[in-house]
Amino acid sequence: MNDQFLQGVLFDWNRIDNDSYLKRIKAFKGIEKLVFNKPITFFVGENGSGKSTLLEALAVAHGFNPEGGTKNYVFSTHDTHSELCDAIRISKGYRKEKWGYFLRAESFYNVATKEEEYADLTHPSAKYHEKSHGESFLALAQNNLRPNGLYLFDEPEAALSPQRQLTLLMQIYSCAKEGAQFIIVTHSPILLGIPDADIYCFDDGRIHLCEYEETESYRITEMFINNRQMLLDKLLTD
Ligand SMILES: Nc1ncnc2c1ncn2[C@@H]1O[C@H](COP(=O)(O)OP(=O)(O)OP(=O)(O)O)[C@@H](O)[C@H]1O
Repeated sequence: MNDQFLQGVLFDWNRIDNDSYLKRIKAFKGIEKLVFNKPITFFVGENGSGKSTLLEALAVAHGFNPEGGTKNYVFSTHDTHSELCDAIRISKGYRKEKWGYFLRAESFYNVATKEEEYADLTHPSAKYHEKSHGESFLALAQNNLRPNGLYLFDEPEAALSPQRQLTLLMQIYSCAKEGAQFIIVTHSPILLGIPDADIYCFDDGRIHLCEYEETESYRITEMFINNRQMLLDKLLTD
């Protein structure tokens, strides 16, 4: 039985103009629905394949600020979110999340600034700007991870060392065991290794489920580490 907060998404492409760039994203061609069955779902695929566009649309359609944060974050420094949020319908489950966070690597600075502005005596600021990029990013993720929460993360690995990616992996895993749901865009072969997640790949002109070992992140990392010299010889010599 599917007991996720966000169980799936239906697309109505009639609501999108024919000349919109959204209609040129190959992975979206003809897609009518996508199901989220597991507590952890990953979106993987080549740069520009549409992962962040879909994650952002899910976030906005669910009531999050397009630039990230909790549902209480209402600000806009750069209003560029796509109209995909108007063309999707989210299927919600019988459970309602107790908390949620939309985390994006690309607008982290603005969210950290807002967090300071929103702070008060009962909610003191975590002062993310006074930490390193990776420290603050992990702290922000950790401070917002709670059981029964809904989390949409866009490339959370961007600032993290491999060691801290492992820390995040453990925390995502244990939070998911306590009723949370995660949808995560990632290129990290470490995060993708979380057991029992669904991995949606946006390559080959469609969004389809794939195995961990089939992802480019895994295959290219494995190939590079195991055949480094041979690959470098090939890549670096004409
Ligand atoms: N405002 C926009 N106008 C036109 N095209 C856009 C706009 N925003 C995004 N795109 C295009 O939509 C496509 C999908 O972008 P998206 O950011 O979703 O890719 P992605 O899979 O998340 O890539 P990455 O792994 O690099 O983050 C890209 O080709 C991008 O150039």
